[in-house]
Amino acid sequence: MRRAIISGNWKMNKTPEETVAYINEFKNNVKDADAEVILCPPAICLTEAVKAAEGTNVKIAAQNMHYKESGAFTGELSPLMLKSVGIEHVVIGHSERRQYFNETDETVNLKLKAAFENGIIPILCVGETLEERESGRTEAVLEGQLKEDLAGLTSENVKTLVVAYEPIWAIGTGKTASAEDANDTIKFIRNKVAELFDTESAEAMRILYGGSVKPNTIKGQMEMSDIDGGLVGGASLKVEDFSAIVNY
Ligand SMILES: O=C[C@H](O)COP(=O)(O)O
Repeated sequence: MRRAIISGNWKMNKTPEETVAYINEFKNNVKDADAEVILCPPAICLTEAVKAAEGTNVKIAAQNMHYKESGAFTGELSPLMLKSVGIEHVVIGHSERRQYFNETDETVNLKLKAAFENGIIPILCVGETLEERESGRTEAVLEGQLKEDLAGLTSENVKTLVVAYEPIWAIGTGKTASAEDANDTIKFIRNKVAELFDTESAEAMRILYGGSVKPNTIKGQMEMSDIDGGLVGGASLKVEDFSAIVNY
């Protein structure tokens, strides 16, 4: 039985002060949640966030990291740096990073390997654009991403990996894939990973849905057989909304 994960990705929102105020209220609302609860604040808030969440069931994740341990990479953070402040999860390959910051399947693959080498659990984002969907290429696009992103990982890696299926056309648009459609695509992802690795690992891997998840959509999504949780953007910015999602 896979344990659900509800993760909030704040993207480029909230200061360290706002982060601490949020966590101080949020931690009490979600203390009895069945799901694993993860918050992904901006990098500058991570240290304060880890401190504010200490001793609670709220885990703090980074939104990105570099694949090298150190070096001349201005503006970047390394896996070692994240580890040193108590980070256990990192989002890798979010579509906004692929679209605006030249993230490629090759760099995603290097980052996944670096995360596992450093004992950080990656949350790998995959998904298709509207144009790819409308031209019937969703499965081909996902298959290509999975093959390249997961190349060289081990079955043990895959068991702990978290994948977030985020159709790009559903991110921040208020359009969600229907729960049934998202579930079918997530099943496709699981089957593909079983082909690339093995069934046992694919069955253990958690696959989340992301794209305009709201308090009124989460229940239907979580009733699906293969949706193991949500990666929530906009609706994770308000304590009340995200608490309702976590406590679906
Ligand atoms: O990482 C989160 C996703 O991009 C979803 O964002 P959204 O819930 O605002 O659509």
